[in-house]
Amino acid sequence: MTVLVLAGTIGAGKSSLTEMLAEELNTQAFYESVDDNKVLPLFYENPQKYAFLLQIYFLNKRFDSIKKALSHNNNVLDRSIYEDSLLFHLNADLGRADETEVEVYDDLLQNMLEEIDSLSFKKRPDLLIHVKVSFDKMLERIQKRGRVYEQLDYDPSLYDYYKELNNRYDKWFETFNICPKIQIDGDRYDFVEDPTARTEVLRQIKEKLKEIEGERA
Ligand SMILES: Nc1ncnc2c1ncn2[C@@H]1O[C@H](COP(=O)(O)OP(=O)(O)OP(=O)(O)O)[C@@H](O)[C@H]1O
Ligand SMILES: Nc1nc(=O)c2ncn([C@H]3C[C@H](O)[C@@H](CO)O3)c2[nH]1
Repeated sequence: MTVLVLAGTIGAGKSSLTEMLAEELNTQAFYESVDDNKVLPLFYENPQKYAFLLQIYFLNKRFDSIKKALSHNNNVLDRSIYEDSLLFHLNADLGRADETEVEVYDDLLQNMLEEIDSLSFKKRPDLLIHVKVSFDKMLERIQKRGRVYEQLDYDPSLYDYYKELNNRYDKWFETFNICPKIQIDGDRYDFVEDPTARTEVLRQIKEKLKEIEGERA
C-alpha cells in the first residue's frame, strides 16, 4: 500500500499533480471538496463569520477522504490533513476565530489524527509532496484558474492573506517531520503545459519513492 499526499498553498498545483500521479502510478486520486463546497464561497464573502465553519467542513471531508483512501491499496490525496491547522491558525491570528474555537478545533484535530492512527496499519503517508511556488506564481495560478471568490478584484485584502499564507507554508514545510517529504519547484516546472517538465517532476518523485523503499529494506 502506498499513500502519497500533496501539500502546498492555494493554486500551487496540488490537484493537477495529483491527477498526473494517479495516472502515472495507476493509483486512486482523492480530491479536496471545492466545487461542491457550500461553505467556501460564504467564507470568502465573510471570513469573520465563516472561518470556523469552513474549517470544520474541511476537516470532516478530509477525514472522510482519508477513510476512503485507506480502503484502497494505492492512493494519492490532493491536500494533507497536516495543513489544516496551518490554514486555521492563520485565520485565527487574523481574528477570524476566538480562543474557544481555536481550543475546540485543536482538540478535534488531535482526536481525528489519533483516530486515523488507529484505523489502519498505515499510520503515516509514505511521502508528502510539497509543491512550492513563489508568491507571484501563486497569484498567477489563482488568476489562471479563475475561481471568482479567490480573485484579488473580488476582495483586494486577499493579497495580504495569500502573502502570509505562502510565507507560512515555507516555514511549515521546513519543520514538517511526520513522514518523508519532497519539495517540487512549481515555479520552475510548468508540469501542466510542458510534457518535459511533467516527466522531470514525475522522475523526481519516483526516485524519492525508490530511495524510501531502499531505506526500509
Ligand atoms: N506547474 C504548473 N504549471 C503551469 N500551470 C499550473 C501548474 N500547476 C498548476 N497550474 C495551473 O494553476 C491553476 C491551479 O492549479 P491547481 O488547481 O492544480 O492548484 P491547487 O494547488 O490544487 O489549488 P487549491 O488548493 O486552491 O485547490 C490551474 O489552472 C492549473 O492548470
Ligand atoms: N480557510 C481555509 N481552511 C482550510 O483548511 C482550507 N482548505 C482549503 N481551503 C481553501 C483554499 C482554496 O480557496 C480552496 C481550495 O483549496 O479552499 C481552505 N481554507
